[in-house]
Amino acid sequence: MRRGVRSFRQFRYAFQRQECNYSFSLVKCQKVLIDTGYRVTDNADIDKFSCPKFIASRTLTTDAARVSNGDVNEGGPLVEYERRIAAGELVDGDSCQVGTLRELQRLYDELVESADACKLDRYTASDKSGRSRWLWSRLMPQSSYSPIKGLYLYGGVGTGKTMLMDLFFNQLPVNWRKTRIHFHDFMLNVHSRLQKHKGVADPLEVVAGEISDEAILLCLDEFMVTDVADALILNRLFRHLFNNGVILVATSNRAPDNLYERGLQRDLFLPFIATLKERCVAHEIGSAVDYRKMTSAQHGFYFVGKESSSLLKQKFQQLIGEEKACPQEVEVVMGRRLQVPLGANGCAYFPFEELCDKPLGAADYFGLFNSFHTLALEGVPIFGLHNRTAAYRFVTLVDVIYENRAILLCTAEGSPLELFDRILTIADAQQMAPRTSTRSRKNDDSDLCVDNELGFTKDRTISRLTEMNSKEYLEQHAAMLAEKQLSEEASNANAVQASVGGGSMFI
Ligand SMILES: Nc1ncnc2c1ncn2[C@@H]1O[C@H](COP(=O)(O)OP(=O)(O)OP(=O)(O)O)[C@@H](O)[C@H]1O
Repeated sequence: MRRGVRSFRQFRYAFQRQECNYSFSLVKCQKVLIDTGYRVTDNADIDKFSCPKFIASRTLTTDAARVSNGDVNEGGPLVEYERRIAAGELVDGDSCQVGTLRELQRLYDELVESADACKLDRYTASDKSGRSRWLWSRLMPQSSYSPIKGLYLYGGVGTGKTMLMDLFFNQLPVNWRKTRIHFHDFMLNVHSRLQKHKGVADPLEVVAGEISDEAILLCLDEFMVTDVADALILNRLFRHLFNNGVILVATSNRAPDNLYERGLQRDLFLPFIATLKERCVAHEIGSAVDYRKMTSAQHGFYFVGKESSSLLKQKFQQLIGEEKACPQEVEVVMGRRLQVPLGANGCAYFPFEELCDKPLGAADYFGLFNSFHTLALEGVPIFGLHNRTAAYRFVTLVDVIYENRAILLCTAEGSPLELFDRILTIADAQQMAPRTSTRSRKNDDSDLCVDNELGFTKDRTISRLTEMNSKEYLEQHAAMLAEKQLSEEASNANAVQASVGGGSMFI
């Protein structure tokens, strides 16, 4: 039986821990109320909960906050998928999506069934911190593998892996120890925690302890390993995580056996693949449908040709309105800062070389989109052997933009497809060999780049660049901006309230 929260104090705790970024968005508030088991009888309840003054005033007593058992999302991801199709929010997916949903439903049922054994409930779980857990494990070594296997979903671009994983994740109670995070973001977080525990004998074990204290169910979007530093720690990190009972759900474009293919020191990475296969069911979505291609009409944010630079500048000017663009600086991680050549009104302007031809990475890009919601990027080149590293950075940049539902305006030397025309997987290159003579006329063969990792990920980038110009994506961007603004207004109101009241907002 799933538990609802037992008191208003717990509700606020759940709210604070789970939804702090969105504390006062009505939609999120309603979701927290429902997920934590409050019976919402009256819209006024929601208004009360979502009002910062109310939260601060502590007038609601525990008795007044009705608690139910909270078995709301009865049915799980399959039922929710059908509901969304019936509501016209999704198109009736191919059989491969339904097959994948069955796997997610299996996991959902097992998790609900074994929630107590897996210590999923935040309130019944151990309160040992990462470091004390580590000390404890020195004294009492023990392994507590979860009885439940996770799920590693892989397959082609735009086939709905992320959408399905999110649907599954959102069906699970909010008071569970669960996290959904992009893989890049997760690894950045791991590295910054490692930095913090530098002097400890086995910092990875402490970091794994901290992560598993926060989340037993770990959902990682776009699992992909391109960095040798990540490759070398993943096996030990995940051994510790699995040892602490963590259940992994991941999406990826690569089958487990193809992860970090041809990477440096790959032999040291191979044990991770074995661990992953042992602790997760690997399921290939098997669909060839790219749902991004179903999005509606293109909007004019992607300009082809060098002469379009003036169009880009015009568009940028329109977006910043009356504000004057000037050089800015944003904080990235661990005190690092990124110089923004021009920025105003949430929009940043970069020449391609400044962002993708310098030693920058996912951390810098995440930092940038903490402060900006729109990027104007001038001069994206055709990629090939000569600028392979820049191509990797551009792929990462597009992933971060997409993850943040930000807007990309750019000028480029070709359409998204043409940009990556010279990047090939080994299989592409083999198929192409007999046709070399015709191809060489069209492309400069000396610039062909045979790189399996890039050859696979380019499809995702092309698909995303296309979707990022669609009406649906722009609507999602607008909704995200509105939600962020609401949440900022609410936390400003909170700050004022706190300074007036002089007390803590949450017990
Ligand atoms: N059945 C569906 N009906 C409508 N839209 C869908 C459906 N399935 C997926 N989509 C939409 O298609 C787009 C791509 O889906 P999603 O990002 O989940 O694919 P993916 O497999 O994770 O892609 P990638 O490998 O590039 O990350 C999203 O906007 C998603 O909402």
